[in-house]
Formats: sequence, structure tokens, C-alpha cells
Amino acid sequence: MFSPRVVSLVPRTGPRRFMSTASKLTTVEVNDKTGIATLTMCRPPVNGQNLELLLDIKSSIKEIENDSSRGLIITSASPKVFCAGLDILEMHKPDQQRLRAVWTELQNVWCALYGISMPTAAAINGHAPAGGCLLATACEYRVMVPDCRIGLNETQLGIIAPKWLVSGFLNILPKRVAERALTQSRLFTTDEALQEGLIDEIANSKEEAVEKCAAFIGTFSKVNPVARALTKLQFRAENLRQFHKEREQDVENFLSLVNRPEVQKGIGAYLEGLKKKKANKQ
Ligand SMILES: CCCCC/C=C\C/C=C\CCC/C=C/C(=O)SCCNC(=O)CCNC(=O)[C@H](O)C(C)(C)COP(=O)(O)OP(=O)(O)OC[C@H]1O[C@@H](n2cnc3c(N)ncnc32)[C@H](O)[C@@H]1OP(=O)(O)O
Repeated sequence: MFSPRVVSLVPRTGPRRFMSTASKLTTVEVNDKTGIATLTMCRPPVNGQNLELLLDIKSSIKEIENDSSRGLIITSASPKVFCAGLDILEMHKPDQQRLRAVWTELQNVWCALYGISMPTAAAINGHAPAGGCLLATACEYRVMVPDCRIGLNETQLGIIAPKWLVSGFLNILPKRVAERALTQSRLFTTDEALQEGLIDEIANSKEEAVEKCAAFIGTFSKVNPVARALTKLQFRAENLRQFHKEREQDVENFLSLVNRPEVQKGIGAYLEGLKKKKANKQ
């Protein structure tokens, strides 16, 4: 179903770039000076996480890992949106096999990003609801541009974010703040996110966000990388262990939830809302 991955390495003069996949839904650029890889999601208009984007993100993370980069920065090519979360069209009147694959790949992406040993940072250059927040909170550091929103708004959609999906959030926020945010479906503004500690810094542009992420990764230059990696994984091991224990059941739960007639009705209504928003804009 998917084209084989084509990886072309440009010689190491200046920043080198390798396009991750034939479908080009992500690009990876490694800065030769710093050794830091920037993974950019490029699925217009909002980086909706459909199956192909998720597969591409996962493969790019693996490439960066195999390339032994010094760190990974994730960002978006879209000017206003970091990532809008799961592509809602994947969940509306879904093909069952594909739906199963979508959820499995979301799990795989989270697992690959959350569990990677190298330093990670998110340059959040736009809105990051739901699955977008999942990517950002799987990283160790977050820099966000002003006037955007980030959070886990699942309950507003009538759905429940599973434990593994919340675990990045819980690494960052006090439990009480996390519980309230999830039950209220709170989308934090950039300023609120900084105040609560959901993000670490604000940057005025994507470029500045990437620079600040690189500076964070640079702080590890004098730390023994093996000791750093083991320490990071020690902090994350319990969440990962729990995830692996529950991941198959989690897929079944997701399928059963999405297929419920009332959830399908809700997804349909949500899609209509997005269409109306477009009509009102025109
Ligand atoms: C939705 C029900 C899900 C049911 C799942 C059931 C069980 C699952 C259990 C747990 C799941 C948790 C895991 C994660 C879940 C998710 O990620 S669900 C998705 C949640 N995402 C959102 O709620 C974001 C919705 N979008 C927005 O709020 C805004 O679009 C925005 C990202 C803030 C950007 O705003 P703006 O710049 O104004 O752009 P537009 O709204 O005009 O959008 C541009 C076009 O993009 C389309 N679009 C937006 N979001 C999505 C999306 N998530 N999937 C697919 N398409 C999306 C939008 O319709 C516009 O398209 P057109 O130009 O009209 O064609």
C-alpha cells in the first residue's frame, strides 16, 4: 500500500537535508554544525494525523535515531498550525482496517518519540490541540509562538484520552492541573501554557522557536550522553511499560468507541462545525 522509503543524503556541506519519504509528508534536516535534526510535518492545511502522516513521522524519528543525531526538534511547515491532531476524516464512517492502523500508528509515533534516548524539543509554531499536544508533550522541551492554543480537548469531543496519551502531559503539569485541564477540555493559550509550565518558552517566530529548542539541546553538550539517555529512560520507563502492557486492549477500546453510533454522530457534527467555520470565513 505504501511506496518504499527513499532517503537521499546531500553531502555534509552546510545544513544537510534528507527527504524522509516518497510521499514527503515530513522532511528531516540535520544541521551539520550542531548535529541536531529538525523533523518538519508537511501535510497541509493543518497536519491532520492521517495514516500516511503518522507512518512518515514514525519513519523519520527512526531515521534520526539511526543517524545518531545530537537531538531532535519537531515542528510544522504550516504557518498557523503545529498539528491539529488526528485527521477527523479517518474516524468518520471509517474503514475498520485503516482505523485500526491509524490508532496503532499513533501509538507507535508516541512510543518512538517519548522513548527516544536523544534530547527532544518541540518548536510549536501554531495551534497544537489533541494529537498535536501529544507530540509536543512527548518531547523534553517546548517553545511556542504567541496567540496559539495547546491542550488535550478530547472530552469536548465526547472521547477519553487513554492513560499513555496523558502521560506526557502528566510529566509536565501537576496532577491537579492536568486533571482539571482534561476534564474541562482546556486549550491553553500560549501565555497560559507558559504560566502553568506546559511550555518552557515563548518565541516570536518559528525560526526563533527552533533556535531556542536547539539551545536547549545544546545544554547537554557537556553531559555524558549515555548517562543522560539512561536517566531520561529511567524517568519514562514505567509509562512505557504500562503502555506496552495495555496497547492491544487500547486499540480495541478505540475501535469500539469510534464505532459507537453516538460517537459517529458527534464526529459528523464536529465535521459540519469545521465546514461552517470555513463558510463563515468566506
Ligand atoms: C473528533 C472525534 C474523535 C473521535 C475519536 C474517538 C476515540 C478516540 C479516543 C481518544 C483519542 C484521543 C487522541 C487524539 C484525538 C484527536 O486528535 S481528535 C482531533 C482533535 N482536533 C481538533 O479538535 C482540532 C480541530 N481543528 C481546529 O480546532 C482548527 O482547525 C485549528 C487546528 C485550530 C486551526 O484553525 P484554523 O487555522 O482557523 O483552520 P480551520 O479550522 O479553518 O481548518 C483548516 C482546514 O483544516 C481542516 N481541519 C482542521 N482540523 C482538522 C482535523 N483534526 N482533521 C481533519 N481536518 C481538519 C478544516 O476542516 C479546514 O478544512 P477545509 O479548508 O474546510 O477543507
